Amino acid sequence: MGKYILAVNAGSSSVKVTFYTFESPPQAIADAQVSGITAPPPTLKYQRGPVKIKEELKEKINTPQDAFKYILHRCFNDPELSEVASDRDLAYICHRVVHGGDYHEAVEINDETLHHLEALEDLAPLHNFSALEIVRLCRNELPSVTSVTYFDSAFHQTLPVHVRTYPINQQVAKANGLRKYGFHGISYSFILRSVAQFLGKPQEQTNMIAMHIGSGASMCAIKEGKSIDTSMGLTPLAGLPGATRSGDIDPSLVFHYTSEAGKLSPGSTKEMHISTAEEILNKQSGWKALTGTTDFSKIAVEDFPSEAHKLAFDILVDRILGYIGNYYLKLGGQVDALVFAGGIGEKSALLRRTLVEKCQCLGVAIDAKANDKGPEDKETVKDISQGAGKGPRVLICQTNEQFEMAYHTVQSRV
Ligand SMILES: Nc1ncnc2c1ncn2[C@@H]1O[C@H](COP(=O)(O)OP(=O)(O)O)[C@@H](O)[C@H]1O
Ligand SMILES: CC(=O)OP(=O)(O)O
Ligand SMILES: [Mg+2]
Repeated sequence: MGKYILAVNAGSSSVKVTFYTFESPPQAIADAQVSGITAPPPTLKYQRGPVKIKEELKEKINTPQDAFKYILHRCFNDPELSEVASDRDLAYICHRVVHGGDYHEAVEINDETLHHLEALEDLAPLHNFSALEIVRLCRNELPSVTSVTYFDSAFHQTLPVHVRTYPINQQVAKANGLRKYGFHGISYSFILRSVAQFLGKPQEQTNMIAMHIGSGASMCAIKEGKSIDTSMGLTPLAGLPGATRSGDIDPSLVFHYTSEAGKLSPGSTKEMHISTAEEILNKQSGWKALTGTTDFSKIAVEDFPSEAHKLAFDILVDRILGYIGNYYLKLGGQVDALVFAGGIGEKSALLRRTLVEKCQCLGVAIDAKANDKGPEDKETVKDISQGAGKGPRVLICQTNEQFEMAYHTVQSRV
């Protein structure tokens, strides 16, 4: 068995891969990301030790599987990364799978578990398909390496029944698995451990409102180390708007959108049966629909380039604020911290400042300089609160889903 762990985070538009040593805690030896799969040209970001490479790729990369194959080939053949030259150097491959249905924890892939996960694809075709394609590819091309899948939904198995139940016919709900699952749980698990450690509290005594704001955005109310509510639902479409997702809308909107909306999407394939409405609300909405860009750094700027950019920003702020109020009450005001994470939460000082100003009545305030500066590269948690107010601390947490999977892989096997 090899000595290294490969952690894979496959999204619809990017694939992030990190190689780790098998030790506690795991150390990253190389990190590669291909993005722009749906908006060519694809770009590669590759980091190995102090070396950082960014380049546009000429290869045809149309799917996350193509991107994964490209990264694997490139890393295995990099003479400067001789530690991992073939499958013989790998002990485990960890895969982030967004929808894990009723799974409470990670599973090792074998014929039976893969079959279970394939059955779930119907519930989340847009989100699980790419990850499972990569799992299948690893089984075929790297058969000696054990694959382990980690689920975004597992962290939220603690949701109280009245939170996870939709008020619809319960027989239909049970038969079809229609309930709130919640996502970004691998990230929330990383955030909980890191913030509890930072605050010097046991996880079971830590309460927070955590925000994972990236291309996909969600929030989570964590009480005594457990998820008690989260903004995504049956699928990652619910809750906050994202780069291409609408977030919450009145479900009736679908029936009024166009007469085509309910039909099978032209983009649906034999494996992926998705309706036009799902495609529109997941892939053609959010700030892309409002502004034309999926890059929030072009939206969250002091002088908004247009009214549409300002509107996209204001909508996100409004929806986040709504959940902060909601979760503050659900946590009975016992909140240790408001935690900003995800690409946008970690990088947009403007979003943090705007939100915290609107939360003054909760006793929160930020230090403008610390907020503008943001965290250093290796600073997992940064406190940007001002003074020792009575309210919750305001923290930035540089979350890392690949690390979280590698960490648990080592913990559960030593
Ligand atoms: N300085 C910044 N200000 C605002 N948004 C930023 C900044 N830097 C990056 N982002 C945004 O972060 C988002 C990506 O976040 P990330 O969590 O990596 O997303 P995902 O994992 O869902 O692909 C992009 O929309 C990107 O534009
Ligand atoms: C669950 C989800 O929305 O994932 P991502 O943010 O990676 O798109
Ligand atoms: Mg993400």
